Amino acid sequence: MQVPLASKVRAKVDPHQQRISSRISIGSDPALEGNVIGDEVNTRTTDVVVSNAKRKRPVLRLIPPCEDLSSSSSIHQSSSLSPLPTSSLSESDILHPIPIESIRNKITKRQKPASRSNNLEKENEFGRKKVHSNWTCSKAPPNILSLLRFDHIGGAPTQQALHPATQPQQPMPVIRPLTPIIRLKVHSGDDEQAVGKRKRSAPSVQDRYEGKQSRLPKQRMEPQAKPASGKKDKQSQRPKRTSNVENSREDEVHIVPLPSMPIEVSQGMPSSKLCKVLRIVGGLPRATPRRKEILSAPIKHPPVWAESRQELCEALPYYRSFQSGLYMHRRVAFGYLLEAFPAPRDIWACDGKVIISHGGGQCIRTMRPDGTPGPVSLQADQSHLDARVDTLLLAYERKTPIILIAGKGYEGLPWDLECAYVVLGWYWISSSWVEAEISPKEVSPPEGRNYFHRVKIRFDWIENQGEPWWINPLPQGNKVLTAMRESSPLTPLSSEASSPRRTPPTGVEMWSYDELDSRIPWTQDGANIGAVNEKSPKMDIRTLLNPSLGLLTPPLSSSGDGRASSTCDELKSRKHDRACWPGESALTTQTPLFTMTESSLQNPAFYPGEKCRSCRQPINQIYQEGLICLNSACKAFFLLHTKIGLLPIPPGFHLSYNDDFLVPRETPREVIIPYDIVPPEPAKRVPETEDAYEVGGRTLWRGWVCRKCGRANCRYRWEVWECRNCHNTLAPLDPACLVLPEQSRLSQPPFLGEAKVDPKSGIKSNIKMINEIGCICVIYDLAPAGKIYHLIQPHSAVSDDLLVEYQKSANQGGWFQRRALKAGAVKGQLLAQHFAVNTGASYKYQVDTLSYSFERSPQCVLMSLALITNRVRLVLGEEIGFNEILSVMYREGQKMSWHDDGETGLGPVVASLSLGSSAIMSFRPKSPNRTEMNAGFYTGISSKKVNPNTSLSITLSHGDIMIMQGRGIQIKYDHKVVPMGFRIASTARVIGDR
Ligand SMILES: O=C(O)CCC(=O)C(=O)O
Ligand SMILES: [Fe+2]
Repeated sequence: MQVPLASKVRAKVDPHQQRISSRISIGSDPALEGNVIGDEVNTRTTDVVVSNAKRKRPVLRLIPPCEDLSSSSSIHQSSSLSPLPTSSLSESDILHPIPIESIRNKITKRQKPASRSNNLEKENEFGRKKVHSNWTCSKAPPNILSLLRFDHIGGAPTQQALHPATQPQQPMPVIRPLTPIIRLKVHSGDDEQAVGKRKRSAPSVQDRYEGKQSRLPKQRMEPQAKPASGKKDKQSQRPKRTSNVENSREDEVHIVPLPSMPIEVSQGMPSSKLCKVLRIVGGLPRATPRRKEILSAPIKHPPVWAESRQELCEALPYYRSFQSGLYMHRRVAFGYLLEAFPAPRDIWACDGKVIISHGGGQCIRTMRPDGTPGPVSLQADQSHLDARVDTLLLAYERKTPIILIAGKGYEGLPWDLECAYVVLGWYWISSSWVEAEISPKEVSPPEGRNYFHRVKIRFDWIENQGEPWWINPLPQGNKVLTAMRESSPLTPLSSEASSPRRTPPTGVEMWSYDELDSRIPWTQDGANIGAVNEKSPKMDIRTLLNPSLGLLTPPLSSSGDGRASSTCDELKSRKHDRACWPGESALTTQTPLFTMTESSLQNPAFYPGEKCRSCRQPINQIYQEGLICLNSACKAFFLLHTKIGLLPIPPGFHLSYNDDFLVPRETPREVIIPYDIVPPEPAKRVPETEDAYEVGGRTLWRGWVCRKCGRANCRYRWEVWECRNCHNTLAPLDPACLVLPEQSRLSQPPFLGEAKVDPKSGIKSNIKMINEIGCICVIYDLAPAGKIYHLIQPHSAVSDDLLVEYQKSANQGGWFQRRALKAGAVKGQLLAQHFAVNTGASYKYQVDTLSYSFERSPQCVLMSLALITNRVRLVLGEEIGFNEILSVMYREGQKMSWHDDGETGLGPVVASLSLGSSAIMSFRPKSPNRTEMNAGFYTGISSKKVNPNTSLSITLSHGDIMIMQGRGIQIKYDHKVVPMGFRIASTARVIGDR
């Protein structure tokens, strides 16, 4: 049916669809239910259906007015539908795929005048609307300074820090994967008309992935590349096809059935024969695996590099994620890490000016039997519903610049990385699309298929940074090299739109079938795809192509390996309980959808074009092999458009990127670099340190990028920033800068330590007066594990002295450092959060702390040892011969997470003195499977496997003493300490023979 241009539509809204009704008008026709995505919408009343891919039902239904509504029984059935004002939908919406953004804008504009999309749209100087980067230079630099502070490892910057303009806003709406489908039930003439109109329309959802913007002029909507054959002109002159296909009323998708073969790709059997068949029948070029670019090691230093993940996270405000490959906050992407786990077709191209990677999320990392991390595979479709994918797609839409970091083990990097991480620089996301990725055996894919949707992301170098630092300058006078570079595809295009149409990229060689027969031999291992090997047995191409001749058996190998005995019957008997990768069923069907004869090959039924044969959406040619529809809702999703039809792409089939596609793109003007990749030096810039030194504040444990060598460092020394590479130092602490006791002493000490006891824990408490010092001691009985004593000692001159003495020793330098944890959960060394020094017997539990003998230790340590020993004697009535003291200094925001003190040889009594700010100390029973010692953490990174119930928490204040009595406390319980500000703790133990 042809929809008159000038006509309007009426839309019906289902008022019961409350959930989406605020965003989009909803309509639902029971007659259409479940019959939308990827299926033919078999109703003559539906011309445009916007549907929710997840729910598989239409949500908005536009009805052409030329249709008599009264005659549409399906609509009448939906009597609850209420009309949507037609003014909200324009003519172009009726005739073209309706981009979800535009629908959302229409709806939200009416409801929320200051919506996000409104913010993004501004007039440019030509009066044309365009999308602006949501992150501009004027907004970012002052705020990025705020990001340099952090509360705890992995903590996120505040929203205000990110973007003041977004402060009062509502949460970002999640973009649902609504999929527009146009069902054209027309003959070819109408078809052309409709398609022509659609071309000028706003983009579809798929266009989001394909890099097309709704406000681009017409020419930009056209795909960049020519059809794979490169003979468009000739094709257009060809007579219209006369096959049965043309006579059918509707365009159908023809998936070419191939000779069935015993292919067990998933079990590691070679798929190369199948790949070869595909190449032959599809007239595809030989596989041209991209050779890894080899660059000599860069002469220039990377501007920022690191030896551990922690150094990255503490020194760089734009990468503070210990776990994920994307650092984001509230849907703003800051940094993206390229590491060891690539997805298919991830590449580094054009000297790293183009990097194609993948969306994170929905992945599981398998572990190898030896405990090392194995490959990462998808466990669900990637889509907007995943926060990380959505954030990347938003960055793509908004043209938010993003910093890329490469980690050792990232395969794309063309030189050997001598450190764990390097910051590459600023990139913008120029394209994104969806591909099919086979699901691992152990994971259930969505019903009816065995693949997941994987989002691919293409990053382009932001040009105004100059050349990437890793590209070595060309030797002077080296004309050959220069000439090579000039003709290389590195030459940036002036714009995507002006990209010249090119001849098929190198490597695309169209062979005649006779030639094919002679040129492509079969090899037994399939390793040499396309290579000419005279000794290999050959397969008659006609035999190969025509299943109707009963030639479905694989060629008999000269080595007689028995594969010839695999017959169709055998194949048929193989159970396929679900459809495989897109088009896989066509590989095994015995009823060809399209009969290949010699003449059909000579007069192909399908001419490659710029639009998908099935969904009619424009396709960018990303791969040399030809056009592939990347609309995940389309029947032809991830099928190769070839001259003879749509071919499935089996796993293991090598797709080579089209050279045209890999040409670096010109950076759009709205992409503005908001700050330098080398963060400002902390002490000089952070506002609170401008007038006076911070002492116990957060700034002084931030990381730092050394200006001399570019190393990102953790602040590991108490008194100064020091580069662990070149020993350059920054801003040593003024020794006279101290937190005084009156600053940390609370005017109103918490009553009885504000203890909280879980009534289910069975912990009993009582109070004892320590008459000698006039203090109260609260005793918690954690029978049978042991007891905890909290001696509340609000006014102690010794404690006041100790607070000052500790700081003097620390500021003097050399004592207090953040020490390395023994078992790092992340790449590289992992330091504990707190600064510590150990004295007396060595205490090597969890953190490898340097030990000084009591004779060599600072005076303050001996003073605290004496105080603790005295107080423990008063409380327990016995003299404990403590032989070890661990002194810990916490700056604001630091803490000690769940752990036990179970050092081998540890005596039954552990006692600590608290100085400075109060801290909450909590105890919780260990999980039943974690009663063994040595499994705790000192990092602040919380483990997921722990029992979350706290049995007891007490507030330790300046001067208080806490005693744990009984080995069972360490065996049965974990404890953690969260200070409220600058704090010092001195913990005494008895360490016996190990
Ligand atoms: O900071 C504290 O009070 C105690 C620290 C602690 O638990 C330890 O050193 O093992
Ligand atoms: Fe402890």
